[in-house]
Order: sequence, then C-alpha cells, then structure tokens
Amino acid sequence: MRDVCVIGLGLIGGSVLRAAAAAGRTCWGVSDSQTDVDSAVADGYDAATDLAHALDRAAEADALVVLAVPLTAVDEVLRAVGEHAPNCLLTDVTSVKAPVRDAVARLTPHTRYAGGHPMAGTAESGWKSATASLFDGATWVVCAEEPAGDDEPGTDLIAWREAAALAFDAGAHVIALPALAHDGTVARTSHLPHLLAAVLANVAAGGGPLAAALAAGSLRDGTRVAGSRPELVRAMTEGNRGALLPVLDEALGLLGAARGSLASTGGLAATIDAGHDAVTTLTRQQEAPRTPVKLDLRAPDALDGLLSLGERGGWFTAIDGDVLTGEVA
Ligand SMILES: O=C(O)C(=O)C[C@]1(C(=O)O)C=C[C@@H](O)C=C1
Repeated sequence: MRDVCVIGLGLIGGSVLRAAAAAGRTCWGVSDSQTDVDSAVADGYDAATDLAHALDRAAEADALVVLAVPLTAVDEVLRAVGEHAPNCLLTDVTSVKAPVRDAVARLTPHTRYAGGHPMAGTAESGWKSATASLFDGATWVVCAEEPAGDDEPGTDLIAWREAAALAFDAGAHVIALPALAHDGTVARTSHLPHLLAAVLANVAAGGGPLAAALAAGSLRDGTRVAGSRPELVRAMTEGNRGALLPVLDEALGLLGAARGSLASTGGLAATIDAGHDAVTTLTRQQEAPRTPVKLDLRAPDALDGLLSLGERGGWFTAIDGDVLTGEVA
C-alpha cells in the first residue's frame, strides 16, 4: 500500500487522511492552519505545518501526494510540490478540474498527475468535522484525458490507478471523466445548487422572523448548503465560471418561463410537471440495474475503456493489481 501525504486538513483533506489511515496506510498531513494540525495531532494523527518537510518525506517515500486545499491556494502549493517532490504521484480533491489540471501542467510538469473529486461533503468545515466515513458509498471522479497531441501524452495510468486505489480505500466508487466533462456536469449538479441555495436563503430571510418561524423541510433542504464556508463556495463557483454561466442561463430561462406563465395564465404546470418528470428520471437512472465490468489497466486500450465507461456513467468499485471491477447501467 502506497504512503499518502495529504496537504490541507479541512473537512475533505482531514477525511481523506482519516480514511487512508483507517485502511492501514502510512500517512501524514500538513496544513497552514495550526488549529487543524493541533486537532489532528490530538486525535493521534501525524500532522504538522511544515509543507516543505512533508513534501521531502513524500519524495523520499514515493508517496501519493493529495492536494486538498481550496482552489485559490492550489498554485502556491503546486510551486512547493515542484520544488520538493517534482516527480511525485499527485492527485487533488478540488471541485473544479480543468484549472487544476492546467496549473499542474504549468507549475509541476514532471509530476504524475490524475485529478480527483469526491462527490461528498457537508456544510461543515475544518478537521473537527472530518470523518473516515465521509466518502463511503460516494462517487469519486478520477480524471482521465486522451492524449492532447502527438507529443502530449494522455493521463498517466499509474497516477490514475493510485488515485483510484485511495478512493476505493475510502469506500467510494470511481468514475473516469475528462476534466471538462466533469466541470460541465458539476456546474449543474453542485455549483448551481449552491448558488440557488444562497438565493433561496436570501429570499426567505427577507420574510423576517415570521419566515423563520414558518420555515420547515422544503426550505431546510433547499438552503442547507448556503451555510457552507463562503470562501469555499465562492472558490468553486467562480472557479468554474465558464461552465456555470450557461447553466445559470438555463436556470434563468426556466424561471423566466415560469414567471411568464404564472403572470399570463396563472398556471405553473409546464415547470412543475417537467421538474417532477426530471427528478423521476434522475432517480430511475440512479437506481437502474447495473451489469458487472472488468478492465485491465495494462491493456493497450485501457484509457479508451476508462473513458467510454465513464461517459456512460459506469464506475469502478475495486482494484486487484491492475484489474478494475465495476458496473455500468
Ligand atoms: O453535501 C454537501 O454539503 C455538499 O455541498 C457536497 C458537494 C455537493 O454536492 O455540491 C459540494 C462540493 C463538493 O465538491 C462535492 C459535493
């Protein structure tokens, strides 16, 4: 089992460190937050604030380095990776993938990198809210890219395998996607919901103490993530601007149509019926029976196999040596 060095000990990084340790790996964490480091050490984990030392140790142990810092801190940390562990195996857990992929190519071109994104979280933050079970049953994207040109290799499959193995250790299943496909999809499923939650919370709070007294399940479910740390939500939504803008236009178009129809005919059937059908379809897709698949990462067409399965929403649940097992609907 490969050693793991986790940079950033907040909710996600802390949960990765806990899960890796629970799986029996040697792992250490580093954070610029003395509070998170003190809490991790008090809980019995190997953690410190010295990034250079943590990376030197990673280089020596040929460890997997996991970047779990906010998007806004990625460049600075990558510069340190380039200095102290320039050839390391690298993954990350940030919620936007194309900018991180490009920053890695620019700042640490010799690392063996496969970007990652576990689709799990809570509105809490910091080491204190991290748990080893946060990713249990979650989907964890591990990015894979076709070669960009004749001298531009595609994703390093050793890095992909190591990032996937970490996700499996955390109880997640892994889907392989190109960074842009990931960013376009999470704009719909994560970043728009965060923005709408903020809008909804604002509108509800406009109703004052009476709104607070009457608010029940629907408002609670719709606004839960509005309580997340604002700088993290800003980093992921603003960091995915290119993909979020057209999705926001789509949402505004639907809201505009609903408003127009309510004002002119008094009816909301088109919007509400379509929403009901859409949620039924999403649930049916999530619950569709799946058939088992196997993929050998040593096969010459392994990258194509990963990508064609990912495109269809198929995922992997385990790895044995280089052989992945998974399922697809
Ligand atoms: O459940 C939550 O609290 C989350 O916000 C988790 C959530 C999301 O579903 O949008 C948010 C950001 C992560 O990058 C992945 C998942």
